[in-house]
Amino acid sequence: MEREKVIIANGLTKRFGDFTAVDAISFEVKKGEIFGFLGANGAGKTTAIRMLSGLSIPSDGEATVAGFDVYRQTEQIKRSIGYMSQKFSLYEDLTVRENIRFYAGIYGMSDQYIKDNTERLLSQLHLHEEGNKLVKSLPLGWKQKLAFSVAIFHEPEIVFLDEPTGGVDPVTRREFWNMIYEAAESGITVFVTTHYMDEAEYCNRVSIMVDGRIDALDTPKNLKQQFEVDSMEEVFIRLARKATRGD
Ligand SMILES: Nc1ncnc2c1ncn2[C@@H]1O[C@H](COP(=O)(O)OP(=O)(O)OP(=O)(O)O)[C@@H](O)[C@H]1O
Repeated sequence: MEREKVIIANGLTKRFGDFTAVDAISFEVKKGEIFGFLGANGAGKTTAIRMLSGLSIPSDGEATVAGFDVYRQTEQIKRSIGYMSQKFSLYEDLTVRENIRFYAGIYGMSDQYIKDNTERLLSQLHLHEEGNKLVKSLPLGWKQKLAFSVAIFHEPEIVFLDEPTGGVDPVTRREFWNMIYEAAESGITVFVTTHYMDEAEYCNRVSIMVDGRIDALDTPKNLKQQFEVDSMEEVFIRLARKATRGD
């Protein structure tokens, strides 16, 4: 049986005045898939994620996320997803436990669910000792793992990760990706942007945006074959070279 499609985008577009930030992108993402959403700076990734998360109304095109329409059902979308980015994350001046409680509360989790699962989460992350410490006292890599755990605490259908591993060492990034794999195995669909091409290799499928459009979309293996190169880094460079936006 074909796996359920949890994201369907068709001609999805966002214009800011005369400028088309996202230019008629079309793709589908299946349940439990790890979908890499790549593109150079300014390609339009964050703008696309904001539309798919129900945070920004598209200018044109269609999309459903978890079966909900991005124009009319944004509240249902917000309840069905988790979201983590470097800019929107944990509260530094709350403790680890307070952050978990705060975000779980937003998603309407019961006190009992929060209590049971907070302890489970803290032991999984080996953060028992740190539960009552302020988040700002944790190293960045731990903050990122905690932020991801908080983003999937309410067991969303899809989690959007916008550059979740920026600024940490390769070992910590690898540990983070183990958590992504576990989430995907449990049926959560992972939609992830990254600038690290080793991470692109870990995705089931990867799309590459250039100047607002999706220029390539396939498995890392097929993309390397298609461009006759050995790494995703080289695939990316081939495509990003054409970009007129960004740095
Ligand atoms: N609110 C806005 N008003 C005008 N232009 C915007 C707005 N938001 C984004 N843009 C522009 O749209 C383009 C795409 O931006 P976006 O942040 O989506 O790119 P990105 O691929 O996520 O880049 P990065 O990797 O740097 O985060 C950029 O040129 C940006 O300046």
